[in-house]
Amino acid sequence: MQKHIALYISNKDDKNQLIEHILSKNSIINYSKLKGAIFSKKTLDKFIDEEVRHGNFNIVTSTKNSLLNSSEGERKKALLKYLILQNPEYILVDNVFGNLDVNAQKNIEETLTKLSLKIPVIQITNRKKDVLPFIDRIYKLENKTLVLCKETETTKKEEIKHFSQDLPKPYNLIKPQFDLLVKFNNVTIRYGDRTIVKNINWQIKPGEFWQLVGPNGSGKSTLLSLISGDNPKAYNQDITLFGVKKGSGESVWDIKRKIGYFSSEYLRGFERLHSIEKMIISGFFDSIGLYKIPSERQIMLAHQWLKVLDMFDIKTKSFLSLSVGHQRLVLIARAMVKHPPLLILDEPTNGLDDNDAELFSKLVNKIASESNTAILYVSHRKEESLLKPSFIYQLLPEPTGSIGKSIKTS
Ligand SMILES: Nc1ncnc2c1ncn2[C@@H]1O[C@H](COP(=O)(O)OP(=O)(O)OP(=O)(O)O)[C@@H](O)[C@H]1O
Repeated sequence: MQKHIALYISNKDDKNQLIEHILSKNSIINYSKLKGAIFSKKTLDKFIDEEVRHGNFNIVTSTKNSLLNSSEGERKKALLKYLILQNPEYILVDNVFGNLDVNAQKNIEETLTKLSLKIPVIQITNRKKDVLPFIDRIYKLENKTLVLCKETETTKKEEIKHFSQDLPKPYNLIKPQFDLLVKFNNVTIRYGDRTIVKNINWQIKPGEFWQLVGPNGSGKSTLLSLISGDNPKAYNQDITLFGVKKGSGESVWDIKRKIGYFSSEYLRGFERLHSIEKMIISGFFDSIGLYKIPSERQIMLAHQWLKVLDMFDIKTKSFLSLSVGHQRLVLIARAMVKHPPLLILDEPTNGLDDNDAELFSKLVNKIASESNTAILYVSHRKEESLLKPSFIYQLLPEPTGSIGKSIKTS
């Protein structure tokens, strides 16, 4: 009987190095002679790159779409199917459930359970509730070596700090000229002959806390792109953002300035070695680096945010030296320094370990309760106990396009 193992890692561990190590000759697993498959974000990115650079469309999704034009969930499902068809002798799966809706999570769990009867499965995860049911042993990294975890160890929790300082006051208290931040009136979006969302009516008011939910491919990212100004399809629709009707000659930059945007994919843009302090200050200038001289008041506000995050004493440290979880806290502060009317968080806890997801959620809840910034977040994760939105906008897929429904939670 083969052994299936899980590697429970934290955001402080170097995942790429870990994968290299476990697939090497010296690893406890020693599969170096077997033909393996790796189900990971990196593999998916390689296939997307192949499509873009060389026109190789090896993987087709359930909607017969290219990977590039597919939703995250559709991509992951298609990749797993493709890898299994290659008849691997073992499979390594990383962050299996990230970006997947509840049904897709169930399907993938069933597929992997079936597969585990034939070949060994190695799982890498940083969420304890994601450990697959057939896993025989759980290992963790200690001083760069894998050690067996006792049953209770994965449930050990770090003390989560509280953000005790008050949030800084807004930089420029611009009196809003609008009662609604977002107004969708019968919005319908089509790609080719497919209708993605149909007759969407949705309004977001200042200070509200929203979660956008819906199964994979239901159109969540599409709706976000209509708000954040990136989707040209917004121009044929009845959409009003911050009191200005789309297509009435408004400037995209003017809209972007009113939105703080955070996505778990966003970290890719920040490869240069900036200090934590500079990263936060750069939020005033909508630039990734810091190329302008900040005013004293801007520096003071950035310092107040550093104190809220409890990072003031390490402000000169490189941003990249922080753990992924702490980098995300800094990026939220960066998105918030200007106190934008709207903060958008796209899959914000994807890839975070248990402790960091809790820490991150505490900061977001604090922003929701202490500022007049409205928050809109998209997440498949059941972080209900962690994040506390007051409204949910639910997309319900129908053969003729997803319809939407607003739900008040409290
Ligand atoms: N540029 C495009 N061309 C064709 N189809 C597209 C394009 N962009 C998105 N789609 C399709 O629109 C549908 C909705 O995609 P979207 O990314 O908005 O879904 P989502 O709800 O965010 O999904 P997920 O939870 O999986 O990320 C998907 O079926 C996707 O394949």
